[in-house]
Amino acid sequence: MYSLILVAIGLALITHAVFRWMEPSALLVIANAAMTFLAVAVHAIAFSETALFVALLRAVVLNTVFFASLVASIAVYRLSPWHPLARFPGPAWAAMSKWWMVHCILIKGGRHLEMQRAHRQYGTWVRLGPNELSVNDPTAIAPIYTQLNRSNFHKGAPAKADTMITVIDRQRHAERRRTWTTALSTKANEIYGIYAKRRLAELLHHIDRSRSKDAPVDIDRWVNLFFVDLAGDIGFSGGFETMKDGHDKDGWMEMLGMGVRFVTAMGQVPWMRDILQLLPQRGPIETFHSFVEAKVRQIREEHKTKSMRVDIMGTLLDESAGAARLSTDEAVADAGLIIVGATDTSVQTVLTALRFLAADPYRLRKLQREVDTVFGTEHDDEIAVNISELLKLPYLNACINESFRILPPGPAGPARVTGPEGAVILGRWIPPHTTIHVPVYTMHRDPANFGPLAELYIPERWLSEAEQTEMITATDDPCLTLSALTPCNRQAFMPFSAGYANCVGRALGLQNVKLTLASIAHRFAMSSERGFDPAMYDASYREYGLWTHDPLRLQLSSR
Ligand code: HEM
Repeated sequence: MYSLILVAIGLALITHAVFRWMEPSALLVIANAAMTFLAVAVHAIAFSETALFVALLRAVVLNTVFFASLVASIAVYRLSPWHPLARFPGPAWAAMSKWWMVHCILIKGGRHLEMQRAHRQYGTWVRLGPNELSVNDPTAIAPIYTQLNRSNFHKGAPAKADTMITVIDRQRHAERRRTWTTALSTKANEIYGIYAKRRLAELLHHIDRSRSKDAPVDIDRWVNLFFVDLAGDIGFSGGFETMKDGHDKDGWMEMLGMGVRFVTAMGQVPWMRDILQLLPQRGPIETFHSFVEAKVRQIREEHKTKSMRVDIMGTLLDESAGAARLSTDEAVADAGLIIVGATDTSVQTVLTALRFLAADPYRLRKLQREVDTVFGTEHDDEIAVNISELLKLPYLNACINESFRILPPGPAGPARVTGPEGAVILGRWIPPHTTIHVPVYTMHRDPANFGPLAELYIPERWLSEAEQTEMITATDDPCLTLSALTPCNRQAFMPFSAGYANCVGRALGLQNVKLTLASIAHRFAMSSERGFDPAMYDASYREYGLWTHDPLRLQLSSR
């Protein structure tokens, strides 16, 4: 038995040597364990003449020894000075295993704060995983996001095919990106603007009906439902009517929320996906899958009869106009991306602005005065606004920028990976196959980039000195000085990622969030709900790739 234990330890060390440069494939490790188990059991039965029970017990012991030795060997190596990333500082747990990050995400919901703490403690470069680095320096954005390929982070999602955001091959990415660019062109966005105005009139109508003199409005729920319906219009020319139903009766929003949470956690340990993929997928995932599959079939039929649809999926499938050929599975995967891309990122940005503006009469009035100049003085549900005029409003732009800055969607920063030759970033050698990213939340709140008041929501930091002086005089806060609002380092502002795989929906995203915030601010007078505790509300924020928080409720009245 002792010699067999030594063999198990030896096998564990060999297995570690084989998997050293990669996250192991879970299925391979399981297959390996199963075969060892079987071999030991067969050997014990055939040659040692022991009872079956004893033979199986031995196999269990030897497998346990094998796995314990494997884990110990991996942990010791990752913490050792021989590891290629040993010279980068960081929390020991992070260097030892990616499960530390999974724990920060799933259990604490506070990865953004852990990362911020780690950078404050260890400096610009932090080792955040066995093979992962975070660089809190805006000058690292260009080299990381132009030179390096996307990492397999997004592959945490159980899917039958790649979505646009998981394609790693640069040529295939470029092909698919070309069609997405057409689907989100300026011309297409003008049409999506018409869809948005129609849905906004509906949103304002529902909010108006749901408000009463005393009870606050659950603005969180309405903004969420609005963006789901709009994503259906823009993505597939309709299909969702959650505002009309008053709730998301199919549970898609919940599914997508859970999905993003799951992907963010599994993206840390992508090999786990192999195992989870084997589990049956039921409920809303299947409903969504069937819904999208039916839409894809319908659009393909329509293309045969040459009737053109103006929506993203219609363009992605329009091969006669040069679209890259998509399999049905790829189209279904992209459909999920349309919903994720066009909903939560925008919802959170609008809610962040509403949370701060409703608690700040001076800034709310300033925004309302500005939007009135393009909406006119009729404060009804109709949205008769010239969108290109609206997009130029400087204070609206400053409020939205500040929302993106203070609570950026994708706060950890999109992950990229060095190739087999490694890379040089900011003069430092980064070994091959190292995941690397810029910590967006940390960078956006770094006083080096946004001054000593970087943790506060101050839209004026994006405006001229004259505007800042006016605000400082009006608010009469001794902490607010011109120098406290500098610097405002635009190079360190990265809500839409950067480089070849940055957000292709940036213009549409900006159009949607500006239009939504402006329409609500134009239509309603608002304040925080009675008893609102800003510190408690802000502390309720959890980060799972996207944000979750306590519901935001506002006191609203007609203007
Ligand atoms: C406020 C709104 C939005 C924000 C903050 C946002 C943010 C982002 C970020 C950070 C990425 C980059 C991920 C990476 O580098 O790996 C991204 C990619 C992407 N976004 Fe957005 N997004 C927004 C709106 C939209 C909209 C409206 C759409 C359209 C449906 C969209 C579609 C996409 C797509 C297709 C990609 C992948 C691009 C590629 O791989 O080339 N996004 N987005």
